[in-house]
Amino acid sequence: MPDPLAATPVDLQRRPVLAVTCGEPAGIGPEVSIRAAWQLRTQIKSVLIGDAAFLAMIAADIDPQIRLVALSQQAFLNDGLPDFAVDQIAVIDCQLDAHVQPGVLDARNGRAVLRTLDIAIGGALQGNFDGMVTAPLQKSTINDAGVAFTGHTEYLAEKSVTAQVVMMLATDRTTPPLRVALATTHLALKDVAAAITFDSLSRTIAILHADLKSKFGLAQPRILVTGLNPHAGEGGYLGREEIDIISPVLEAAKANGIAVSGPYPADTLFQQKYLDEADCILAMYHDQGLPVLKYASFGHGINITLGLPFIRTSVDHGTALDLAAAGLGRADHGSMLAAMNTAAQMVRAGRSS
Ligand SMILES: NC(=O)c1ccc[n+]([C@@H]2O[C@H](COP(=O)([O-])OP(=O)(O)OC[C@H]3O[C@@H](n4cnc5c(N)ncnc54)[C@H](O)[C@@H]3O)[C@@H](O)[C@H]2O)c1
Ligand SMILES: N[C@H](C(=O)O)[C@H](O)COP(=O)(O)O
Repeated sequence: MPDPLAATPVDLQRRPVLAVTCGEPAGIGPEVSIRAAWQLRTQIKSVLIGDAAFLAMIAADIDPQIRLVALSQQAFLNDGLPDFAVDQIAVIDCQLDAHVQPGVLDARNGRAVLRTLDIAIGGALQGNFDGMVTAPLQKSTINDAGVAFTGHTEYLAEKSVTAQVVMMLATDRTTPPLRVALATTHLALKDVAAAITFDSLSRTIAILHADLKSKFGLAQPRILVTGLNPHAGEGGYLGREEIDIISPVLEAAKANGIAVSGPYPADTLFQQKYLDEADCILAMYHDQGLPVLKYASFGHGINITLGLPFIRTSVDHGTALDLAAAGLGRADHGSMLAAMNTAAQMVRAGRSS
């Protein structure tokens, strides 16, 4: 077995620096963040963002060899990141407001979770981080804390003043790798149809095309697009969005040189002969596309926000309060490893382009 610490000093110096927000403190986020950061320490310089004392307690329970080194927010803001040895994981201290009972949500900690995101976003925009990776948070707790919040995706777009972003989940556990992007993000089903307009769908396809090229090295990404309605509208008898909006958008995209096709009925698109010809499936809404990907790879998939001015990846799972309540050692940190590795690959791809 190769020694994981045997990388050359040059490699260690060039490790991508990733901010890792630890998510909902009562969930599995802190545990999977620490485990993944420690496991990947020779390849990625992780900077955890969370309550340093709380994380130190969890780290000690996971493995007493794990060395977390705390840095205050003020020191980070003033001086940026100091050097840390390869066997040290930096933590930017973002203190919680209430004691944590694993598995039990407490709205008093909602705003502290948001502060971890703000630190990561600020650092990514300032160039302190090469990218950010987010552990799962509990959307309801942020709302219970009095802040309207639908997801990281929308929050990161707003805070970075990005007009439109695209949510894409991906896995390399299938052949070929499966990528599923969404035309809408966290939206009540009753609002989905109205949100799919010529302009919004055109921008989604443009972002997808550009980021699949620049961040995933695909020279001419092939994008297969679902319809919105059953059987892609059945020629207009089951809805007109395919005729009135989706098809005209696809024709315009093709005219701009984008390799896009559809609209395909969503229920039969996810079969091998189509997937073999696709670099990405664009589904119209969250639960049209994501169940397929999560069925194929739950616990090992990743969530990527395209269109942001920085790299952001995340896990494919939620806070798993049931596992957190049962104690450490129940959660699989495979998705966190995949999210961190993918962010690191994206950083390296950007450096060499
Ligand atoms: N990236 C994110 O921030 C993110 C992603 C998805 C869901 N969420 C949020 O998480 C909260 C809970 O969502 P949910 O209950 O629908 O989904 P969940 O993923 O938390 O749990 C669903 C099931 O999967 C299991 N599970 C989840 N992660 C696991 C892991 N790493 N290892 C082993 N088993 C695991 C859980 O025990 C549970 O049985 C919601 O607030 C949701 O919005 C956040
Ligand atoms: N839609 C995501 C999923 O199902 O995995 C999840 O809710 C996280 O979304 P954000 O990254 O926007 O929080």
